[in-house]
Amino acid sequence: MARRRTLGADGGADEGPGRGRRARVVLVSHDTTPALETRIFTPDPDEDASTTGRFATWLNAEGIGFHDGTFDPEDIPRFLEAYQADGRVLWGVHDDAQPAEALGADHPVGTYGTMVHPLNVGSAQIEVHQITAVTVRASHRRRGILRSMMTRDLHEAKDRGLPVAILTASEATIYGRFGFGAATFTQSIEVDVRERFEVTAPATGTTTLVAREHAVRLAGQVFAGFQASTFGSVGRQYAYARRASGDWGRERPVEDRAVRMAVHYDAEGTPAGYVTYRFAGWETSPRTMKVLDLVAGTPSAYLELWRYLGSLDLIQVVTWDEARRDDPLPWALRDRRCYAVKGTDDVLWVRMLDVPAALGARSYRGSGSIVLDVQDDLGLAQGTFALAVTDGVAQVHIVDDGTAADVTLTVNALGSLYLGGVQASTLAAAGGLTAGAAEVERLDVLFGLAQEPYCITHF
Ligand SMILES: CC(=O)SCCNC(=O)CCNC(=O)[C@H](O)C(C)(C)COP(=O)(O)OP(=O)(O)OC[C@H]1O[C@@H](n2cnc3c(N)ncnc32)[C@H](O)[C@@H]1OP(=O)(O)O
Repeated sequence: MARRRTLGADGGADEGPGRGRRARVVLVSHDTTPALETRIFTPDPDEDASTTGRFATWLNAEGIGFHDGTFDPEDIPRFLEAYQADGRVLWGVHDDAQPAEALGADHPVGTYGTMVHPLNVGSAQIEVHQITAVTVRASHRRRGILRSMMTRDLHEAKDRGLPVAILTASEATIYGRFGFGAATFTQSIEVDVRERFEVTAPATGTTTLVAREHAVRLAGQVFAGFQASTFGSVGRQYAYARRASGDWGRERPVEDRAVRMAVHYDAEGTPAGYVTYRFAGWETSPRTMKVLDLVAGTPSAYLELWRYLGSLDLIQVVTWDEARRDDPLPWALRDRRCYAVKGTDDVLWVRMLDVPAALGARSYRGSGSIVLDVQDDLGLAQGTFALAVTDGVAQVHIVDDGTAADVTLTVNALGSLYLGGVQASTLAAAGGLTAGAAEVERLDVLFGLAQEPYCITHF
């Protein structure tokens, strides 16, 4: 769940294609206080989609945490279909000892959800454990309900062989204590598209509006190319392409007719990027077009989509919340002062579960060896690990012979370092990593990327 309700960010009933456990799972435990019961389920193929079923009550309980209204009964089957496709595992903490007038014990007082999608770590895409939909009702907060669910879940995810857990955070203060580190970032931009806006690169291919009936398929197809080529990107959920294309609206899974989609076809006629956008309204000044989703599989597709946005008449500024921090756009403009950064956001938070598996899957730059001593209060990633990289390919083994480490770092620092979104030297300056200058420089080289990691999937 992200703090802002971007595409696919959830809270309520967002998003898509999952591959988590599909078996019927009903676990019951009494692990917080005697009055509380944790129930875990994966929606069945024939799950009850009525308002009194466990799925609807879970969904509405999650909505309470994010200040949503109760979901429309007609929408529940569509959300259920999306959650089934995602293979989501849904946790609810139930309190049977509430006053008679309180929302019934069927409505959990705490929610938690997980699913599995691929994370691009360079030469490979690894399946990672995603955590979402974390809520605890105001009446039950700060009694350890979140801590109980998360510590149990992280241990079980590690036991299932998932090397890394990821989430997007509503508040930056919550997840550090559970070993997560901020790992990828985006920036909000505002681009002045009046007369002085001009993309200087030579024009190529064609960019045009597409009909709604093709939009969901094209969004999925273009994103698949982006996912395969973008370090740090996470596979998207079922509902994402629907929301991106306007097939589903922001609040309800019904068509949003205000959303338009333009696709860029490259010189060979292949769809290489798309942008979806919505007009902010005539009363907004300056007149603003808001980009909802922009996915470009190639650098030229990216610039062509901006050339298209700059050609929209009657529009003065285009806004977008998901630009790269190392965005090439200002470097491609005749007047770079058309481009203004309005803010920076963290997107992915990464938590190591299995250090050898996670580090061993990632691509690196060059060659070199280093021994890491990882400090982890939850014990999941605690230990000393030798990383040996040859031409970008790593071998990692646990050190148990007393060999001294070159670097001591917190599990949070390793999570932040993992995708290369921050340099080791920056973490050393901030106190999360301790090493000699030569070792810090070696980490900077090995973990460095030509481009920043980039994730535009919220969950
Ligand atoms: C991945 C996602 O889904 S992000 C979305 C997170 N959810 C929200 O923002 C919805 C609104 N907030 C909530 O529902 C709740 O306040 C939650 C889920 C954030 C916390 O649930 P709780 O059951 O109250 O947390 P719990 O009692 O287990 O606290 C665990 C620790 O986190 C701390 N903590 C909990 N929430 C916060 C917070 N918002 N800010 C800072 N610290 C927090 C507690 O102080 C406690 O610290 P400690 O163990 O070091 O003493």
